[in-house]
Amino acid sequence: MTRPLVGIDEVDLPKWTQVDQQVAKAGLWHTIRALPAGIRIVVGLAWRASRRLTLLTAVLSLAAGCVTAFGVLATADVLTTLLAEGPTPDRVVAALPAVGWVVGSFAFRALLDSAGNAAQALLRPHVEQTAQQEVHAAVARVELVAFEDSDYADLLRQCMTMGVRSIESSISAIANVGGSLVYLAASVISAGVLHPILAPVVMLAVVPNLWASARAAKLAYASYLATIARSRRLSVASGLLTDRETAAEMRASTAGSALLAEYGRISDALTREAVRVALAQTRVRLTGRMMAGIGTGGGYAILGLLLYVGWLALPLAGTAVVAMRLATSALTSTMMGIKNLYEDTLYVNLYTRLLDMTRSRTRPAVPRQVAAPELITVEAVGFSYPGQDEPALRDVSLTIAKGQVVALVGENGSGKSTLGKLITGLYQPTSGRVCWDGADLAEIDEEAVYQRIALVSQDPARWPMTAYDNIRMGRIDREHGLSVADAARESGADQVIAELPDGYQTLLSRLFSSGRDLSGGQWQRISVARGIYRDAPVLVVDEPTAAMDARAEHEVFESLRRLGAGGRTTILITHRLANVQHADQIVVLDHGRVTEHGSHQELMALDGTYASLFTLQASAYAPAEF
Ligand SMILES: Nc1ncnc2c1ncn2[C@@H]1O[C@H](COP(=O)(O)OP(=O)(O)OP(=O)(O)O)[C@@H](O)[C@H]1O
Repeated sequence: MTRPLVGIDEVDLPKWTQVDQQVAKAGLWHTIRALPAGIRIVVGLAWRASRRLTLLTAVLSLAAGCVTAFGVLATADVLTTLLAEGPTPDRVVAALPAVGWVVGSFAFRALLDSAGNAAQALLRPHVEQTAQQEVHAAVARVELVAFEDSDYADLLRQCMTMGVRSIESSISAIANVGGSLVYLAASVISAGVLHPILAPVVMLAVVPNLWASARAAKLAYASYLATIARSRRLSVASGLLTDRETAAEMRASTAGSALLAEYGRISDALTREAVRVALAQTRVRLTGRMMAGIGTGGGYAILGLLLYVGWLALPLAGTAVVAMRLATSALTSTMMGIKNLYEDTLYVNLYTRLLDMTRSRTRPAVPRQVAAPELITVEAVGFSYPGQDEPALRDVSLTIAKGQVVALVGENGSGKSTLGKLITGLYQPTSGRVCWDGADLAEIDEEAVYQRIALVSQDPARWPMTAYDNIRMGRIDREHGLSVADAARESGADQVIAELPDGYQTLLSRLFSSGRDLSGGQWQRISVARGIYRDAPVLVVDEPTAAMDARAEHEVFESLRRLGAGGRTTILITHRLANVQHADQIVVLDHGRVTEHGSHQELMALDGTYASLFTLQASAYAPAEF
């Protein structure tokens, strides 16, 4: 087997699918028992979305069911009257009122159906909107580290597509099942009235179809679960072939045909799986149909037997046949409704699972607030990313006083960015604690901590908004104080903005026709301006100048120094060691551990990693000897 080019062929399925795999294997009875829970979720959502429309949909579908049921009973009445003994004209006349009821019920049913469909059509978008809003509201509060967990990220993706879509479509399924059950009750009763044994006999023709439909749905769901990893690879490969970010490199590296071949391999495998499932479903449905055919034959045989032994009068046999057919059709539509509902609830569960997982990963609100810290202490902190055996940080201890500039340096992957996120409460340590003025951040309201931090990250958010709003996003609710223009001037972003066609009002996104993009260094300047605009007492700047030209870098560090002088605590993460010489503390990290710690002079005197890296960088600027 060839090694995959994009992603990996994951053997382990995401953890969240494990419950579903059991569901996919469960029997028919388990399937039916699981339905009320799914219905409760969807009806609850519909109720929250619009009580009026939910009630209207329920009333209309039940009314449609009742009217159909009435039509069924009236039909049986017509037949009974027509097949009774006596002169034919008399029977026809006697049956006329019932015929009128039958016709009337059909017309009324059509009206109710249309009204019910309209109510559902109005309700569905509201339900979809409510489900999406609830998911977005929950996910917006989930702890940051959850996004580093591929299981969680995957469940989120699946929920936003399959989950929400199924919630919407299950509205119709529930309404249909509700109406069909009333119709079914009337049909079975009308058959049962003729002879009690006819009611269960009707089931013979339908249960095999229900079994087959549920089994086919489960086959599809099991296949969906089994191919999640591969489908993800397919969409990633498709993104690589079609995304703007990779377009230039793909052409320049002439890797397009290799990626295309990889896309073909993955989609071939998925197509093979889809064909396999389709064939298996066809086999199952065929078995169901055959058994249902045998069941129908059996039903008629029983009817014949009833006639033969004289338990059913011959004139009633015709009515019985029609009643059985009606009951069979009612059962079939109920079963189809249940099957659709079952199919939908399998995916609706993604929504509840995501909300449960999100809640379990959301810190409960705590009343304890915090002010701008005078002292930050990092006490024997360890941290591991979800699913990673190797810790990113081990036993890190630090003390940072207000207004200090602390530089975190070290090689790639040594843990600098991770430590920056722990100091600011964005991540919670796996062991040890981070305290602000003695208070453990884990016990402080996270919103209160976030209010006091600013993060200028190495890969800043590129908000698809105007340049003005890109800076204003630093503290969008600010009404007084530092202006956007001040922050832009302070960071040098004003020079970038001056060159934009509409200045501050230029839309910075190529996703919209009038928008335009910036270079990496220009985005970083906007990001620094945003950090300055935020005006927070604790500032983390993570490689803020990596993509900047020398002049821009110099200006940014100058402005950061001015900011630091204003009593701001600054955590500076950079590989440009020339910029950390004046830091109050320099912390050297290596494989997640602090290996050196002190001022520039102390570390140079130590003659360790820092001194050798500093000398190496300085020597690059020394005049070369030829
Ligand atoms: N989302 C993640 N999931 C798993 N491991 C991660 C994740 N992010 C970082 N790591 C790992 O954690 C360790 C520390 O990463 P971190 O980003 O903190 O390093 P860094 O010193 O900031 O690196 P750089 O200088 O390249 O920015 C690395 O071994 C990295 O591979």
